[in-house]
Amino acid sequence: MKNQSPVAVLGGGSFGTAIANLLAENGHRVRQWMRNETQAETMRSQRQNPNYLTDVPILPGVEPVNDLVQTLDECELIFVALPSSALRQALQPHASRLAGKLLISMTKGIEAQSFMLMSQILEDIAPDARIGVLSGPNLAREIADHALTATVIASDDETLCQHVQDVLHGRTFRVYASPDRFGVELGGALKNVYAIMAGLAAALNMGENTKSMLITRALAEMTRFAVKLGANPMTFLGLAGVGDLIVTCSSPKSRNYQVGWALGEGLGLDEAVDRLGEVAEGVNTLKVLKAKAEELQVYMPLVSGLYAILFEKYTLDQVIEMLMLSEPKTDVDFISSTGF
Ligand SMILES: NC(=O)C1=CN([C@@H]2O[C@H](COP(=O)(O)OP(=O)(O)OC[C@H]3O[C@@H](n4cnc5c(N)ncnc54)[C@H](OP(=O)(O)O)[C@@H]3O)[C@@H](O)[C@H]2O)C=CC1
Ligand SMILES: O=C(CO)COP(=O)(O)O
Repeated sequence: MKNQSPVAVLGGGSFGTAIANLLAENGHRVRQWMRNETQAETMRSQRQNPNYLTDVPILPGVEPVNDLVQTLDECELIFVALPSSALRQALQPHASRLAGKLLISMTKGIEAQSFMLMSQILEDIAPDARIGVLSGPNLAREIADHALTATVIASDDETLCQHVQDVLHGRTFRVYASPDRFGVELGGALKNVYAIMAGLAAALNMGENTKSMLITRALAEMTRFAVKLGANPMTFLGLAGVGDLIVTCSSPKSRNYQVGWALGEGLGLDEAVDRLGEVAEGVNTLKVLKAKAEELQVYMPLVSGLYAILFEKYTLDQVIEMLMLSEPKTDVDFISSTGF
């Protein structure tokens, strides 16, 4: 099924670029909106993004644009790939143009003061829009390289889910549907924090047992937190939970993992983020998650440990000792405590 109107992708970064190309490959006309006029002009003339995924040819079906008002007016289906720090500020001024549109958040972050997820912000800005979340183990670099990939479109609006499946499904990209928008979105945001830890452990050559322990206990911690917020723990066993956790905690292509790796090499947090030069949502998520876990009294030792290293001047050795010598616990407690 082809869209009559073009499809919008908001964001000129790596993920926006990968998804815009994917849509164009499936035969859709795409308006990829970015704030930087020179970047859009370069992309139109040279068919390459000068700043992100620079070696990926931009397909003819993608039109890089700067005019957000025109883009929102022209397109019914709008994918949002802006950093979490920018989403509200970019879209709030255009709230009246979003009524009735299909808004699909692909942003994996949490708003600092409100603890709102990005689709909740979209809902706040545009209560009359139809909202979904696309999330899963989806490294932009690999999508652009046509690695076989799966993702989840989550919404209680079944027609929206089917529509997104129609436009994105292809030979290398498979889209599963879920009614659990909150759980899917929370999984995508939380895993970034643990990817920083995994990168740090990898840089220090801590070994495969450690990596496996970290990923599995991260899943326990994320799920415990999610259950406290009323989410369905089963969602965390799917692509947007354990799937995304595995890919970001295992791959040097993940920017959050790269921040952790740089910390392991001895860089400070600011230097690590500066060296990356792209969005690593896990740094902000760590701050808001630590505060929320304390408020809700959820036991999140990995989050507390990373926070202690990054913001409270604890050494890694001190944190490892606290984690390893803390009182013994029960495995899979996060599932058994919910009665499954
Ligand atoms: N990359 C990936 O593999 C994946 C990313 N995501 C999520 O997608 C979101 C975007 O990430 P990604 O594309 O990778 O990030 P990048 O760092 O690659 O790009 C960020 C983009 O956002 C733009 N931007 C920053 N601030 C603003 C603003 N105030 N208004 C408009 N545009 C702005 C940047 O523009 P400029 O260049 O002008 O600064 C740039 O085009 C993140 O939440 C991320 O977690 C989700 C799945 C996979
Ligand atoms: O969310 C991602 C993969 O699913 C991308 O992770 P990074 O932002 O760490 O690159």
